[in-house]
Amino acid sequence: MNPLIKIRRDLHQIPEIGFQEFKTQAYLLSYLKSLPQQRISIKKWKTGLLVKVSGLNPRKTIGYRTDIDGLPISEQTGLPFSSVHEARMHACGHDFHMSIALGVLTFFVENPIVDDVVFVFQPAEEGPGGAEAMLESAEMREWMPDMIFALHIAPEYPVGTIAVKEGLLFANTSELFIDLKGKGGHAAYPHQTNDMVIAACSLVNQLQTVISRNVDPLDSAVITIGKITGGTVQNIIAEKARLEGTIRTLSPESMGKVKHRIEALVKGIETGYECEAVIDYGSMYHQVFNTESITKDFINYLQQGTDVKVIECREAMTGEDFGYMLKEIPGLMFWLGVESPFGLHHAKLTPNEAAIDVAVKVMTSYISFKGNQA
Ligand SMILES: CC(=O)N[C@@H](CCC[C@H](N)C(=O)O)C(=O)O
Repeated sequence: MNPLIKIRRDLHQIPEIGFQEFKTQAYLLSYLKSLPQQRISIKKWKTGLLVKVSGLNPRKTIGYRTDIDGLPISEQTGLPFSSVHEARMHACGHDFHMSIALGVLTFFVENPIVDDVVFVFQPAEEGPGGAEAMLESAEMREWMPDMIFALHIAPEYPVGTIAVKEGLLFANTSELFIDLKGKGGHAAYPHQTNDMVIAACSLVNQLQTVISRNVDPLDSAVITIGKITGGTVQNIIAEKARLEGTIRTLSPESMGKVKHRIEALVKGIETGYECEAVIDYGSMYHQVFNTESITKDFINYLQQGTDVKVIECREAMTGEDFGYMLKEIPGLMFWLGVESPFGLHHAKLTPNEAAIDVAVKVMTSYISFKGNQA
């Protein structure tokens, strides 16, 4: 079996959520220890890693980042190498991202280029976010890349396709948690209570009016409530309810406006339903904004020097804390076609493993080009 596919399957079996990636870190370290060590230096950062592959005569440092965490999803693929961790799955392709990173890293250990290449194995991309703190860490500051690259699997594109664009690629995100507290009581005496299930249902519907009535139709935003909890049992009126969701916007300014409207609606719920409401925005990610000159150069390189199909795509409302790295370091992220019938964050996501070699070929070739360029 292709060793990178074996790595992907091993990692697929042990998904761990943000900052719990202990087995993943141990697996990565054990693979790295199996490589010739002359050019490798390794630093741990929380549950992540930074790995430098020293160049022959380094003048600059090229960065390559992969995320390493999984999601709290129960896998339903039926694959023989399904997750062995209950209610955990690599349903966003980070097992692919890591195998590709290890493939690229191994290539440069065996075929060093002039410049240094630093590999960033970053925890907690799905939440609460690892990129911003990792970027600020002394460990990363010491090996700060001059340019940085990353990819994300794209189930909707065929293998052999890369989709990318200059400028905005992924949205600004903010998590959204709203706790409602009213007065519970007997199911038969609603007039003596303030029912938080009713308040929560009303609020979920009102939140969608922020998108349809307050956001410029030519701009774009998303509010998704992915989870509602409330109440205790079928014949007790709920004293408490909690909404958990996420907000996506195409600019930081729109994020401010959307939040302002959410706060006004939540105040209205407090008055209308005589309850208390607390909003917590959880973690926020800065948009992924690809450096224009590097993206042009990358597209040009792919079109002239490789047989991959390059699509210039539109921006997406997905979020990625790699946006924080691109805010400080020039570089880009791109979509890698993996043609799965089920999409990202789905329990049946089954990306095509043939895409791993495509990505390794593209990234080793492009990084060699950049790292040998005068
Ligand atoms: C690529 C991808 O799917 N990223 C996640 C990032 C989640 C950020 C945060 N937990 C949130 O939900 O706002 C995404 O859901 O887009």
